[in-house]
Amino acid sequence: MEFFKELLTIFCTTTLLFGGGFCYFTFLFGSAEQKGKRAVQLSGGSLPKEKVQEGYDRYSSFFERGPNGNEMDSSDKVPALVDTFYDLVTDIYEWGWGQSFHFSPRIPRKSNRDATRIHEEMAVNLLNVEPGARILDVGCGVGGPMRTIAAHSGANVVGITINEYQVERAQAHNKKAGLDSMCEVVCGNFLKMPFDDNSFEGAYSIEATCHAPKLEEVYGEIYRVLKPGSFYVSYEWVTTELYNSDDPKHIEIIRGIERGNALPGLRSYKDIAKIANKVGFEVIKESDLAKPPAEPWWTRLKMGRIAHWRNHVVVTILSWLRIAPKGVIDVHHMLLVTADYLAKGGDTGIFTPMHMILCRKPE
Ligand SMILES: C=C(CC[C@@H](C)[C@H]1CC[C@H]2C3=CC[C@H]4[C@H](C)[C@@H](O)CC[C@]4(C)[C@H]3CC[C@]12C)C(C)C
Ligand SMILES: C[S@@+](CC[C@H](N)C(=O)[O-])C[C@H]1O[C@@H](n2cnc3c(N)ncnc32)[C@H](O)[C@@H]1O
Repeated sequence: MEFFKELLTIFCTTTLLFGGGFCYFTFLFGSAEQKGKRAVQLSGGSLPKEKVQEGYDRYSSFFERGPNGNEMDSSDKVPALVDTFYDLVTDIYEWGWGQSFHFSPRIPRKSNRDATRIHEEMAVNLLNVEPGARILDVGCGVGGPMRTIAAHSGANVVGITINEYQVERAQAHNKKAGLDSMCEVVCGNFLKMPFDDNSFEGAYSIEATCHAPKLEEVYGEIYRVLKPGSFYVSYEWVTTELYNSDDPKHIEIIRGIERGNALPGLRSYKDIAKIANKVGFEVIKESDLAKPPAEPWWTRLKMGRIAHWRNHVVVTILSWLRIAPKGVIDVHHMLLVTADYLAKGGDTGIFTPMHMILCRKPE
């Protein structure tokens, strides 16, 4: 009898310890810097729970077919695929990164959150807009940059994203931040924007136009909706002057980045200003914000490696318990792999996510 009592005590204590540890891991530890999402809330965006695996399989098969092993070449299919991608990753991004879906140079003695904010404020400072101006956020995600920019500049920001789920998330965050009167979010394709000609006093895009199969299409649309004399700034994902298209290692890194980030093909830094000019913009300034003295943007990814693997354990357990949708394990694994390729892109210097271009629509 005594033996059974002891066995029961050991069993109960172990269960409590493991159960408590798991809850701590999942509910407290495993949350985003800005606590937008918790692990137990991970969803497939607008996809029904049972369609997440199918969505992932469809997404990944796009990168396995076609002449370059990449069906993303057929550009008419890209916006729909990008939409599926953001259904799959939006919650994981919010949970493990925050509400701003971009990189920023690390700033010594400043938190990631401050470094992110400073990078966003720099964009609107370049636009030179007055409080109350109407400006456009091209590819706004869940609106992290939009809220910073509205609060910092006093401008009214209209954001556009192709993903319905992001619209829902962005609107909820805007309301919670008390910025919904200054921030509007529209669901639409930035290659065909539902806005009038000459209707904005400024525009910016942060790590979003890389999803456009033809950059001239999105730049052309931005040019159309801007008022003459106003500015557009973009942080572009590009290959740098160090990229050698004959080096198989470079090719592998760039393909890895494209596959894990829904990109139809990374452009060279050389193409950006040419395309801006082609659609009618004057190019005022162009520089890679990742260049020294800026500190590496990829340190945050590298330093997060242990947390990312911990997240993988959490996601796997939640999916086994059927709390997280089936398919989330594959999506999370894809992100683990892409994080490594991005860090390699940073280490080798062949890739930058912050090639900045400042343009003006002539008077
Ligand atoms: C501009 C784009 C997105 C840039 C970044 C915001 C994201 C690129 C890779 C993402 C991540 C990789 C690893 C994830 C990790 C495994 C997970 O546990 C927590 C989230 C990650 C850190 C995730 C966060 C966002 C990124 C850094 C592209 C799409 C054009
Ligand atoms: C990496 S996220 C960046 C989001 C935001 N700029 C930020 O920094 O948080 C890219 C964004 O571009 C949007 N996007 C991609 N292709 C698009 C398209 N064709 N039309 C509209 N939005 C698009 C995505 O939906 C997503 O919101």
